[in-house]
Amino acid sequence: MAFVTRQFIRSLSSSAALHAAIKHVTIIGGGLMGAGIAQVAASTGHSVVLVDTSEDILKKSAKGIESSLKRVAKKKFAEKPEDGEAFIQKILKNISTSTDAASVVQGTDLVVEAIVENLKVKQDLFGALDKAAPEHTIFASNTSSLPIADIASSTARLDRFGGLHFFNPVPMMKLVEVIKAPGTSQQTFDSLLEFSKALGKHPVSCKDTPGFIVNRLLVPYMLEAVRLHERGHGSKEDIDVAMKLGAGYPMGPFELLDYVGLDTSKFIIDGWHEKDPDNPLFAPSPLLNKLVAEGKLGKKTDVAVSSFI
Ligand SMILES: C[C@H](O)CC(=O)SCCNC(=O)CCNC(=O)[C@H](O)C(C)(C)COP(=O)(O)OP(=O)(O)OC[C@H]1O[C@@H](n2cnc3c(N)ncnc32)[C@H](O)[C@@H]1OP(=O)(O)O
Ligand SMILES: NC(=O)c1ccc[n+]([C@@H]2O[C@H](COP(=O)([O-])OP(=O)(O)OC[C@H]3O[C@@H](n4cnc5c(N)ncnc54)[C@H](O)[C@@H]3O)[C@@H](O)[C@H]2O)c1
Repeated sequence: MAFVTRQFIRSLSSSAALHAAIKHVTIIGGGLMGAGIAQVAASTGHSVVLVDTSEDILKKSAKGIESSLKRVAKKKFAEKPEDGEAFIQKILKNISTSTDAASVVQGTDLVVEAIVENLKVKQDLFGALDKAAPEHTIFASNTSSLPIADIASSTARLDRFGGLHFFNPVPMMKLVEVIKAPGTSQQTFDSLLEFSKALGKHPVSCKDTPGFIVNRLLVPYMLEAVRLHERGHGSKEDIDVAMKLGAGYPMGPFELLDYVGLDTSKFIIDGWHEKDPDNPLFAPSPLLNKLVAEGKLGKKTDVAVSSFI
């Protein structure tokens, strides 16, 4: 009994130590998702470095974080707006930026990657970071659709590699899918669960299967809405209204496609179609392809040229 208690206490203190270990986080990619993850990590007291390919992009990310924080502060300090600015500045102090991922990962506990949804680009990034990061550093990808095991295969730290799939907009969406690939150790998986909770999120455990839970259901639904419209069976506006008022969704499928980004949605469906060409749920959409080819990516490019809304 004493042995069991000692073991129990040891396991509690070791998981507390693991949780305490994730203090410094490097987020690679300062786009829609990376900026949101950086904001939430900084808001929960983590020290964050946000990395992207240029200073201009990082400036845009910082502006996006600040305006999102203003929205949070407006609500949080509705009674005392003068405290809102101090709240924002305190959080912004936890974030620094860099264009040199290899140098900043040298002092980090966790790398969260949120770059373009492309296997080769993600593998190249992690392959390079694996050489620069310390032994204890955990790597996680925010991929929407790629197998974590395939991304991790470019590194020699399969046991310290997992998935952390956040949802857009990150400051508002409570869910994080924590993905355990075949090589992910239990210790790494537990650390990622703990980290998600430390961000104030609700984690769910996922296997390394296409789209995990949410996207496996959501992406075919959004694409089916586009196909329904392509068949002439409903206007975009009516389909959006129908799903909002008839199914209680906060956004209709076209609005949501714009919100997620048409390029990201296309990457997801094309990748699945390539692997499973006979599955009608993964069939590419001519309309989506055309809009992406025209550079109309939805909200991230410009709401005024927003493709679906
Ligand atoms: C594809 C990927 O792999 C996976 C994915 O991410 S799939 C996409 C998942 N996301 C969704 O399904 C999102 C669905 N939409 C929603 O839940 C809601 O529409 C929403 C939370 C985005 C916005 O809420 P809603 O009430 O509809 O609209 P809105 O009036 O704009 O926002 C209400 C308040 O929420 C807060 N808010 C919304 N977005 C915010 C943000 N980015 N940052 C901070 N606060 C925000 C603000 O307080 C805002 O009030 P404000 O306008 O006065 O600042
Ligand atoms: N958009 C969504 O709703 C959503 C939700 C969950 C997960 N995801 C996933 O998150 C990832 C990012 O998606 P996003 O919507 O934020 O994309 P985004 O296009 O808004 O941002 C990607 C950012 O990564 C940067 N980048 C590209 N290559 C880089 C590199 N080698 N090093 C550093 N930075 C680099 C780009 O400059 C860009 O700023 C994708 O894997 C996507 O599938 C997206």
